[in-house]
This record gives sequence, structure tokens and C-alpha cells, in this order.
Amino acid sequence: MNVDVCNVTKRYDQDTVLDNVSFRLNGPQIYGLLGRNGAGKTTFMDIMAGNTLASSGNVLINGEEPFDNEGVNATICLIKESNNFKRDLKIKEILRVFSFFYPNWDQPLADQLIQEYQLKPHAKVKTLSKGMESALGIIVGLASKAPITIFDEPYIGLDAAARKNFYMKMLEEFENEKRMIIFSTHLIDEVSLMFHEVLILQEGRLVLQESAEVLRQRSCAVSGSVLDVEAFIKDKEVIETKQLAGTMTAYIFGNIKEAKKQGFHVEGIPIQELMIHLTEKGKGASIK
Ligand SMILES: Nc1ncnc2c1ncn2[C@@H]1O[C@H](COP(=O)(O)OP(=O)(O)OP(=O)(O)O)[C@@H](O)[C@H]1O
Repeated sequence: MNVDVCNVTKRYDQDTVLDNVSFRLNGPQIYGLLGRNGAGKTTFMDIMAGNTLASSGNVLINGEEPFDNEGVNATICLIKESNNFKRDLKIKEILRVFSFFYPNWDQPLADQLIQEYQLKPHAKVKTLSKGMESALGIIVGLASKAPITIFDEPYIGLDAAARKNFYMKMLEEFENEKRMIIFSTHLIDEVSLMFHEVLILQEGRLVLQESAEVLRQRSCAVSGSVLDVEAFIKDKEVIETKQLAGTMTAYIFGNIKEAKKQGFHVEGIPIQELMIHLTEKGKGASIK
């Protein structure tokens, strides 16, 4: 599957929520869609899933618009933070509805996950705790086997162990059967190692699209004595510095090999730190 996002703008009255966003997603990978609160992530995912129209520009899924397009809609499963399901339906009814909708629906996987998350098939959605409702969303998202599966912070109410279990399941499913997974989250450190590619929105604009591997190679944390590190980073783009007991750690965009050659202790920078930097100062272009 390919997704072409062409000059997408979305306005609500005077507010421009997405501002001329363009990018391409190529094939089955795990994409991290990141950004601060209100950056436009959910709005974008709704347009992509065909739930709403862009004010201008368009999203093409394998060349077709998703809005009002049953064929395309059956290839996309969007699981949001909440309100994914009718509250009066029972879990088993929800699973049946989705099994009709998604041609690749995996009932054995759904059954297995229902057991693992200890959900009662006869329970109505309105009786579920937040965590249970999130678990149901995760089950539908994974069992849909939709070629494009989108998770928009799908884990509200799940504890750390249950979230970890979900991440493992998602990876397992991806490895078993490659599909495009778009994952939007604020718990970036928990999942960033799973991302193949990272997209960052800031105030409705795309400030970064980069492979996670490249990001890891182009940014680093350099540690050493304060004087040495200060001298080294003088001509570099510095994200942040921290000092502790005579040593300094500087987060920089730059050449890891050069830092290593000079004897510094060098580590990668967590993607969460990069996201904070890029969205604070709008330095998306400078990483290129
Ligand atoms: N139906 C709507 N009417 C008016 N404004 C809206 C509507 N939906 C979203 N917005 C506005 O669009 C902006 C982007 O919202 P969106 O939910 O897409 O951001 P987000 O990146 O998903 O945020 P978060 O991380 O907090 O979920 C916000 O300012 C929000 O108030």
C-alpha cells in the first residue's frame, strides 16, 4: 500500500489545523506520527481513514480517495483513544460487525486476544473499564489485519504491563504479516524502537519525515569533561546540554564518528527528545 498526501489543508472556521501537508508513505512499515497536543495528528488520521474531508488537497491510498469509498475503507482500520464502538453492543457483536467489514479479519487471533485480555464476550461496551475498552480497540485493530492499521493513542487506561504486551503483539503481527501501521503516541520512549519511520507535525505542518535509523545515526549525545565537550560542540547544532559533577552531556545533530574519534562517550538520542526539540524551536529543516 502507498499513501500519497498532497497539499492537505484542513480548516475549522478561521483555524488552520493542517497546513499544506505533503508526504508519501511507502509500503508496509511501522510509522510513528508524533507531535504536541493539538498538532493535527488525529485530524490527519481522520482524513486518511475517510472519516472527514480535507478543506483542500487530498490523500490518495493506492491512488484512490478514502472518503465515501467502501473499497478503500475496508483496507484501513483506525483505532482511536476512545469511542470506537457503539456503547450498547456486546463485545462479541462488535467482533462480528468488524469481521464482516474487514476481508482479512483473523477470528482465531481475536479469540486468543479476548482470552489474553480477559474480556467477557457477552459484556456490553458501556460496562467496560477504560482499559478494557482500549484492549477491545487493540484487538479489533490487530485482528482486522487491515493493510493500513492506524492506532491513535489506543492504550488509555492500560497499565504499563498491558501496554508492553500490546507492543509485543503488534510487533509479532507485523513480523508475521507485514502491513502499514501508523502509530500516534505521546509515550514515545516506550515505542520508538519499533518505528521504521518518524513523522512529526507541529502546528499543522510537517516538520520531519525521516527513517528512524537515519535519525539514530545523525543525532547523538556526547559526554565528557565540560571543557572538552564545550569545545567540541562550538560549531555544532546543539539540542540541549546537561552538566553533572564536572561532566557535560550535549545532545547534538552531527557526526557520531567524529565524536567517537575524539574519545567522547557517545550515545543515541531518544526520539522523544528530538521531537521536543523540533517542535519547540521548529528546527525540522536543520536536521537534513
Ligand atoms: N471538529 C473540530 N472543530 C473545530 N476544531 C477542531 C475540530 N477537531 C479538531 N479541532 C482542532 O484542531 C486542532 C488539532 O486537533 P487534533 O485532535 O488533530 O490534534 P492532535 O495532534 O491529535 O492532538 P492530541 O495529541 O492532543 O490528541 C486542535 O486545535 C483542535 O482543537
